[in-house]
Amino acid sequence: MSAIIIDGKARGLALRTDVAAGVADFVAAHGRAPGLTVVLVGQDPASAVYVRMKGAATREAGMVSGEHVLPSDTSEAALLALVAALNADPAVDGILVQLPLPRHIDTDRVLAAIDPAKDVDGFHPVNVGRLSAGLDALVPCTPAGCLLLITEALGDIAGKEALVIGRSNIVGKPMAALLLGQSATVTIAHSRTRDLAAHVGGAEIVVAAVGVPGLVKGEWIRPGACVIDVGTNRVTGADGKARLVGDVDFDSARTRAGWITPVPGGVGPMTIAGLLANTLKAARARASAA
Ligand SMILES: Nc1nc2c(c(=O)[nH]1)N[C@@H](CN(C=O)c1ccc(C(=O)N[C@@H](CCC(=O)O)C(=O)O)cc1)CN2
Repeated sequence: MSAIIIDGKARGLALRTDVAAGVADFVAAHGRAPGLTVVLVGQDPASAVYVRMKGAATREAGMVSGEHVLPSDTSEAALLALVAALNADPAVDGILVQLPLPRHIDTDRVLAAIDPAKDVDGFHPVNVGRLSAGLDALVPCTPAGCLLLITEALGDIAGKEALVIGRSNIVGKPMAALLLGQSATVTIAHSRTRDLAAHVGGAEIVVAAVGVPGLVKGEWIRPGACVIDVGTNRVTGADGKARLVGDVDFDSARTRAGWITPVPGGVGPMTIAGLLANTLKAARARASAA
């Protein structure tokens, strides 16, 4: 079997086009564009790239992009003061604090300080709780994008065996909640899971989000499974060149899977498209609450 390669770049672009159309309607109705402000603390090179990509995509969708780049020794109090100012700014519909934050800052405290109505990352405890209770919520962008790719590939996933590898707050836990919301039978595997290969072998849907290059081997995969690779690991190849690889051994996995996402060009572009969709959703909700 040779898997269908899911084109996240094309799907992400289509979603961004839909968002841009929604933004144009929003501007016509409310006389202003939705605004997304991104906060970056420090100089992590990958984070700086993601923040630049988010700003460009925001502007391209017709929204107002704000950016605060703070030095790595910024105090937690200063960051909390900035978040409070953004919470109070009526032109800001979405606030995103780029992760990871420097170690001296308590990430949970900062995320909990964001107004849940502007929490376009979906990381605030209110949105986390609403998602796990099956209520309408701002949902974390990466797992929301994964769910779109999965349901577009498979259709109805009720009753399907789904395995999420990784239990992070950004991907693993919300991914499991979203799959459960679609009535899949969900297992979460993590670093203490025994016999990961056996769990992968039983799964019709595999979402790998652990940050271990090539962890999931092709021979583990159930023939025909839908394999979603969230890993974005920078490794140096035998040629000395750096490249991006996923958590799934793509070359062996594609010979057994029914569908598979590549890295790059799979889940990554869905993250940014999902962020724009969440910003429009937040703007609409705030406008109708005003
Ligand atoms: N506040 C947040 N911080 C982080 C999040 C997040 O959702 N919210 N996720 C990740 C990083 N991330 C967005 O911030 C992100 C990762 C990857 C991509 C992407 O498009 N990747 C491309 C490759 C790009 C490259 O060459 O580096 C791909 O996979 O095709 C976008 C966003 C951690 N932090």
